Amino acid sequence: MTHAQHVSAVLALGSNLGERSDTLSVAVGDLIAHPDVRLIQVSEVVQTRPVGGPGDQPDFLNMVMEVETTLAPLDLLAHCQDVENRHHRVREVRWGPRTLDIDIITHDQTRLETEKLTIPHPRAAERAFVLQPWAWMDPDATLDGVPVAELAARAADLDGLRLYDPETDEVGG
Ligand SMILES: Nc1ncnc2c1ncn2[C@@H]1O[C@H](COP(=O)(O)OP(=O)(O)OP(=O)(O)O)[C@@H](O)[C@H]1O
Ligand SMILES: Nc1nc2c(c(=O)[nH]1)N=C(CO)CN2
Repeated sequence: MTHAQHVSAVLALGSNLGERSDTLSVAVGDLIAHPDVRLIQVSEVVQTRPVGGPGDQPDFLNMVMEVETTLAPLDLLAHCQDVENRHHRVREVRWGPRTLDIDIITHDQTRLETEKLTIPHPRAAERAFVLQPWAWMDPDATLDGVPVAELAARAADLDGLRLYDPETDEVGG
């Protein structure tokens, strides 16, 4: 029997409904409670204006995390959706806003394009709400060979992004 390979994966989390900060904290715990998922690092939390969707939905809190995992991409997706569902159940969401959204941004060098899963995430390269916390967490990170910090600087939604302080529930400067 061969041993499953440990690989690094980057996950992006977002919440714009309910106790956003607590939701993100609990979700990080839920994600790494899986025996085949280990935490490497978490980013700062940022507050961001909604990109797309209904114009009047609340601001998001976003963050990214790096994990080490032996899970194959589809198994990691199933785990992320499991964690999402636990949090979605808490509230009735009529439209748009999300208690919790978890995206797989990268999974090692995996390139995948299926109906259920595309890796790297097809919209990550243009989303400051993913790229900026990622670049702060891992200044050497690249996405498709381009420095993540450079992609973040170019992203249209960078303007609406602020560092978030969970202690005060306030947005820093
Ligand atoms: N890299 C990925 N990470 C997470 N889900 C993905 C990924 N690629 C494809 N998907 C699929 O996307 C679906 C999630 O769709 P959903 O409507 O939640 O998109 P969204 O999160 O609102 O928008 P976006 O995909 O732009 O972030 C999942 O059911 C999953 O099958
Ligand atoms: N600021 C922000 N905007 C979004 C986000 C998000 O997490 N943050 N997620 C979306 C769908 O995944 C769509 N728009």
